[in-house]
Amino acid sequence: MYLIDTVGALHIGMCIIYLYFRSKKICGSPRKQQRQQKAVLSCKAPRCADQEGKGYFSIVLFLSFPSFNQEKKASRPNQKFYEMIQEFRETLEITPVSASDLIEPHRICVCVRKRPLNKQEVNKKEIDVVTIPGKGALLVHEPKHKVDLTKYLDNQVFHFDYSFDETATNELVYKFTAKPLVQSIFEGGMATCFAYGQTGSGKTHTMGGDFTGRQQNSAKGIYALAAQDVFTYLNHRRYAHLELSAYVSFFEIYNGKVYDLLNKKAKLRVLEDDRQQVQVVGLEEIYVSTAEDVIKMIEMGSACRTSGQTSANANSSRSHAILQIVLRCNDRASTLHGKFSLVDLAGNERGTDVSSNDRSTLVETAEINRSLLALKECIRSLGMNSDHIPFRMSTLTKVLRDSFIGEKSRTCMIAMVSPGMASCEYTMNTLRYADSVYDAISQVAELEEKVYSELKVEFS
Ligand SMILES: Nc1ncnc2c1ncn2[C@@H]1O[C@H](COP(=O)(O)OP(=O)(O)OP(=O)(O)O)[C@@H](O)[C@H]1O
Repeated sequence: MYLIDTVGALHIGMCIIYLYFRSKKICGSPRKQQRQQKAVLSCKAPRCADQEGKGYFSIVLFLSFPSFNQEKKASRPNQKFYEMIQEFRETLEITPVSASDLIEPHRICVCVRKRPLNKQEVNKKEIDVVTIPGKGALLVHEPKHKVDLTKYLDNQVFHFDYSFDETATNELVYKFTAKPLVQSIFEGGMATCFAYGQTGSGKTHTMGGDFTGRQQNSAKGIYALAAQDVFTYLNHRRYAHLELSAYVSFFEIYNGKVYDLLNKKAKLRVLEDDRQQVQVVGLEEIYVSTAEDVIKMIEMGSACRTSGQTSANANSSRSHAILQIVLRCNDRASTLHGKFSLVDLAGNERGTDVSSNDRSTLVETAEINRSLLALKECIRSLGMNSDHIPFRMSTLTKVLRDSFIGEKSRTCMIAMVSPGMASCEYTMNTLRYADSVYDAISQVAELEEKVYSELKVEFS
């Protein structure tokens, strides 16, 4: 080590002497020479040194000063945490969800999807703090410091019905989440699929389709994949005799107000009649006969959501977007047969951000908070077979009232997480939210299973 450092020091010395003579020849003034020498000492290439000089300087350093080289390699911020996580991962057996895995039927399914680190995060050498070892497990390696500043990882474990890692495609996620729900709307049920998570965690990517730059491929999102299956079932002989037709509506809820994305963002009212039926008055419901028709509606609505002029569409992450595929009987009254609601929720960090003093931001924050809390409570009540579903708590749960009642209701929540260390706090918030829903449902399922097995023993 001493030998290496001595050789390195000799080379730096040579560089300084070399640059001194070169700069004397080129730059002239004593001030410039001083600046150059300072730059050399702080290991930066001198500004007015010529190209040849710069090249020589960096090559010499790169080739012959291994300790400097090592330091460069270790220049990742939080390198120590990175190494600790890597070491931890090496001890795990990782088997991601694969297309050949069994799909388990769930009345309420709670899943997590982790997106890959994006370009900016890779450039910043962000650390990936989320590990998905297997089917339902997920680990967050939360970087922490002890009082004496020693670094350690607080490894937190979560369990869900499925956990999808960064290699999972939209098709794979769809297969285990929304796809099993499509059939239920043909059986006369209501199905709902929610994408929940922090801004930028991949909700729109999952629901609306992959992005190539700014262009979204709407055919590759859960919206379109569900639509394709709806038409497959419509033409299937098992359901053809029902004589059903499909319709689409697409709307947005911002600050508790409903805006129609298929009708130039017309502001709509939500009313409840004597029979507690909730109606979004005037909502466009467009007849569709192919999956391509639905994709056109998705593109039209998404463009309206992001490119309009009002404050409501200036920030899509502050609003909930709801695409509904409705099945109606071809009778004269067009009776409702089943409905699939696919929801791209507002970024959940908006609900926790109370740092702003701006009134409109605070109102917005309160509304998002209220709706996400109401949603959690409604899903939990549904999971616990409770008689009371608190759907009146927010506009979001009011318009989705159908989804929370009836034996045939099926729900799926996909919690999206960003993998970077900078998002760790938001990731933990997302996971705690999903966990509290999952926990309540699992307890009821366990209880039901226990009662069922006791009954079986009694009557056998
Ligand atoms: N699984 C994934 N694979 C590859 N890229 C992804 C994935 N998930 C998200 N991305 C990319 O990350 C970026 C942010 O994703 P997206 O817009 O879907 O986030 P979001 O949660 O909907 O954010 P917002 O709440 O602001 O609308 C997009 O460029 C998207 O293409």
